[in-house]
Amino acid sequence: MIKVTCAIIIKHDLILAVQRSGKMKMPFKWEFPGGKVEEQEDETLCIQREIKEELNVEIRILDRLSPATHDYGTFTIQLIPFIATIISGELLLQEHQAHRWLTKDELWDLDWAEADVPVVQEFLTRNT
Ligand SMILES: Nc1nc2c([nH]c(=O)n2[C@H]2C[C@H](O)[C@@H](COP(=O)(O)OP(=O)(O)OP(=O)(O)O)O2)c(=O)[nH]1
Repeated sequence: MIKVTCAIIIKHDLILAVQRSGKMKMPFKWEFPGGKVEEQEDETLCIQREIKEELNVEIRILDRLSPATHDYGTFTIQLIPFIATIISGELLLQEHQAHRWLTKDELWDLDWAEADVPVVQEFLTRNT
């Protein structure tokens, strides 16, 4: 199983979502930024590293949601979600093709990667 961290980044009442590019696995799906946990790597250090690499910003972790396991058929991931805010840097997408800052009501408008569906659900349950 592949462990993947992701960050639900909040600015005021808006939530950041990023769209995978046409060249990536699961092209054009929306997800929370993040990536694979390296061997022996601490999960909170992983999410901070991945966000710096993908978005060029530093984050502060505020909270953690329940890990969500999803079987994509050819591989299974455990998605480990954090809630975070940006503390410094200017947002510059390094890998993704688009980003959106969404209200809670708009979250279901996106075509999410399947593993993210329970994460979005839990986030909304806790925040409505
Ligand atoms: N970062 C991130 N990845 C997610 C989410 N939901 C989800 O299914 N994934 C999947 C996509 C990838 O298969 C994997 C994360 O891998 P990655 O971001 O480090 O690398 P990648 O897309 O380049 O994948 P790969 O081609 O190297 O296998 O987890 C999510 O919300 N955030």
